[in-house]
Amino acid sequence: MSHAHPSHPAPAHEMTELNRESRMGGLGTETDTREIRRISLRDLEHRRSEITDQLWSAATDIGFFQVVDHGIDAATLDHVFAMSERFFALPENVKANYPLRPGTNAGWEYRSQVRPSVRTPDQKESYQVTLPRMADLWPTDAELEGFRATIESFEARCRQIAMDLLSCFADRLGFARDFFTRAHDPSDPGYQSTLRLLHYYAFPDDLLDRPDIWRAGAHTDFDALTLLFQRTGQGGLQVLPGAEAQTQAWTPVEPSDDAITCNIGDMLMRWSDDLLPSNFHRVRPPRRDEYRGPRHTIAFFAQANADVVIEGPAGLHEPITAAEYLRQRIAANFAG
Ligand SMILES: O=C(O)CCC(=O)C(=O)O
Ligand SMILES: [Fe+2]
Repeated sequence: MSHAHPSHPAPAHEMTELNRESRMGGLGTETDTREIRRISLRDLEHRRSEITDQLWSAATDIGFFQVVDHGIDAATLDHVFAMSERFFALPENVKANYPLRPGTNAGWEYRSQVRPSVRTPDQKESYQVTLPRMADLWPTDAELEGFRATIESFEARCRQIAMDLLSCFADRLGFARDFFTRAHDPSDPGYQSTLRLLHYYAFPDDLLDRPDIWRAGAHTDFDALTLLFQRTGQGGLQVLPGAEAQTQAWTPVEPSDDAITCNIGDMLMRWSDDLLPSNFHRVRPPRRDEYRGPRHTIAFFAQANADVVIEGPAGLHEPITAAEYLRQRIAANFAG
């Protein structure tokens, strides 16, 4: 697998991250000893310092946490997930009109994401929305009434929550409170945050018990911060803190309709001089005796605008633009 364009060899830090991923195949065990904390965002403006303490503690501890009382109501989430299901239920020849353009994080793909950790395609299809790159990629209202409006408004809600969380991290890192908000300005043509609808296929008998087949192979996210919406009963996400990678003891993240599961990505890890760790996670296949129907999730990836230079307060890592950083990571993750 090529890691980067041949004329631009990946710099040393990048190779380290890719090497880290390519060592993470395997099975491991499940453990309940780590706690995925649930943090209420209710009344953030008045409880900012208390919430910031809780976020910082959970983020520096295992890099994964859940937020509740985030302000998106159940009816909205039901509607967005219903739209997502309807999109994936469109005929294949319709979805094929809106293909993922390589390297863009925009459009529809199926079974094309090959993680360096497992080297087989994730058993899923996805539709990615990166606002400035969506020309010709929205299904028409005749094909799917209201889809674009629903998804655009949900993207904005997700972005707001992500920016609220990042503003708390900015306080702790010594950046201005609106530092990350400015770095993810959607009115800039270089905006590259992505909303991703995910459909993991119903799991067929013949793929059960195969150690090389995953719904999503082990990886760290390459963004700054990820918000993940899951549905009650559609589990499978497992987390492994990097500092404990040797144990291969993975913690399951219990899905629930009301919580947003959040994790730190590699971009924020760099930006925080490694204070905030990105962590491995993966989506395991169902077991023979478990629910094996389709699994739907939605992820929002906060990824700083293309021209933004990622540079931590202590300058631990070489400065790199967000565009270059993402280019390298995407090149290593998609087949073809
Ligand atoms: O769908 C999930 O539960 C996790 C998805 C994920 O980790 C990703 O798309 O980066
Ligand atoms: Fe992920």
